[in-house]
Amino acid sequence: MVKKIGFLVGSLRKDSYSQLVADTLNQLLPEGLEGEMILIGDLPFYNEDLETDTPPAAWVRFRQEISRLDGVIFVTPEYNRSVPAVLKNAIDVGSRPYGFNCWDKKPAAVVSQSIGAISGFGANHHLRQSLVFVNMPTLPQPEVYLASIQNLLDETGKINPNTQGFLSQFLQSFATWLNYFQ
Ligand SMILES: Cc1cc2nc3c(=O)[nH]c(=O)nc-3n(C[C@H](O)[C@H](O)[C@H](O)COP(=O)(O)O)c2cc1C
Repeated sequence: MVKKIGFLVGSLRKDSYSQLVADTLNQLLPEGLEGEMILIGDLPFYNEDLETDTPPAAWVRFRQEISRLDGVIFVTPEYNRSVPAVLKNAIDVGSRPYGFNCWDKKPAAVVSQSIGAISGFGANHHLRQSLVFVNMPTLPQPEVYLASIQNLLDETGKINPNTQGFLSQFLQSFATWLNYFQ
């Protein structure tokens, strides 16, 4: 059976490198995995007061989309050494109401990128901290830190073949990781 993989991207920017990486990963998915971009930019900020019989429609849509997934790949930049607020908000929305955590037991992986040398390490690991709490078993190795992402593109603006090769190996490991849990 084909497994559904959701991509969550921690940047809303039109020309986002994170989105480029997520699109590339989606194209490189091995046989048996099918990708879907899960949009998070329209989710109202998490507020328990909105957790009524009629929560915001975007929350309902998002929670249904997450619930249908077999695995999740997060692709994120780093904002001030941590996770961009839009992505943290999506994790919070998916984790509630209490007792209805839709992330529960879904295998995950984290990819971070930066135009700088530290490659989003801080965001990558702050994100992993939240994923522990929402009970997502997260691929330990290979870690994916894409430093100086602007230098990892070819002349047409695509991720270069070397990096694509590395991303393919990462996806093979993720596919194996999924099999441990399902
Ligand atoms: C508010 C803000 C904070 C940032 N903080 C960091 C940071 O702490 N570390 C880092 O390496 N880059 C930082 N950056 C740079 C971005 O992470 C970098 O440009 C990234 O590639 C943007 O990702 P995107 O193209 O997916 O939007 C920051 C950018 C913004 C807008």
